[in-house]
Amino acid sequence: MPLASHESIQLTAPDGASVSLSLHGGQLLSWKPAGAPEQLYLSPRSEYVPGKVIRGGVPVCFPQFADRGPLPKHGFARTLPWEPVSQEVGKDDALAVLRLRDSDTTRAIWPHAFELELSVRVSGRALDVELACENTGDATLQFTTALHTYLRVADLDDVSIEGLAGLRYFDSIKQAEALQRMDLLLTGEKGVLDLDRIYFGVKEKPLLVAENRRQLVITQQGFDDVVVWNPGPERCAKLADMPPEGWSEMLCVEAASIGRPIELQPGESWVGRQSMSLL
Ligand SMILES: O=P(O)(O)OC[C@H]1O[C@@H](O)[C@H](O)[C@@H](O)[C@@H]1O
Repeated sequence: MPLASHESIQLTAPDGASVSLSLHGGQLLSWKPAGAPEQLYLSPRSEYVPGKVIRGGVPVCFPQFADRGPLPKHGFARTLPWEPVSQEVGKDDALAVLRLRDSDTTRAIWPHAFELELSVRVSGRALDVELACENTGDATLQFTTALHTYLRVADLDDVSIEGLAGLRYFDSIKQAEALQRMDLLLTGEKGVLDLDRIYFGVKEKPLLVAENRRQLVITQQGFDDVVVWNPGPERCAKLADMPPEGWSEMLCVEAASIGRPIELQPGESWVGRQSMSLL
């Protein structure tokens, strides 16, 4: 079921670049750079139901990444309603800000006061997604987090990621650490792919995601790690909100802080940003 207009925000910059954001989950659902097609994958089987996850776009994982802790998988931010804070179209760009504060629901499972802000800025062939967290309580808080970006690809077989070579990663499928020796090529026998890796200490190193002539540069600030995830056909078949072939049309490249949780003292803030630019 598509979102009603009061539950989503559509923003178009003067140059035609546009985004669509859902208040459910504070989730970016669409990014069309100026003169270019959709860059994000959004599953046609996504459900837009309170308490459920929307499969695609840029879910916000907070305050826990995946099931690495006692909270619901990927935390609660992606299944709660966010408030719109502002929307503006400037001379060269368009910007929207959404907010999520602690509530009875969040405090019942995570006893902390916080304010999260998601700011999305679109202009030309560039997109900035910024997540800020302020500790508004009187005790120290700690969290892990990710901007779980689902990139749309035409055929995963043609995709490569440059910039990860030489980094240590945790393979969440094999539950083992390994070293990425070369650029990551997603070319391979269809049907054998099942990729779920946390690359540690990527920091601000740019990544290049290439698919034939399409080249997307991804950079991040504030986030230490990068997660690369694709469910492959077998896991995809078990995901009720994905079509069976959906795995071959998406690749998640997530800006994350997992290895070293972020700790905030009362009154302190943290900001993380993922920026994408279509060359
Ligand atoms: O199905 P979910 O809860 O949206 O999670 C999707 C995937 O998200 C990735 O970030 C994790 O590394 C995977 O382990 C996980 O399966």
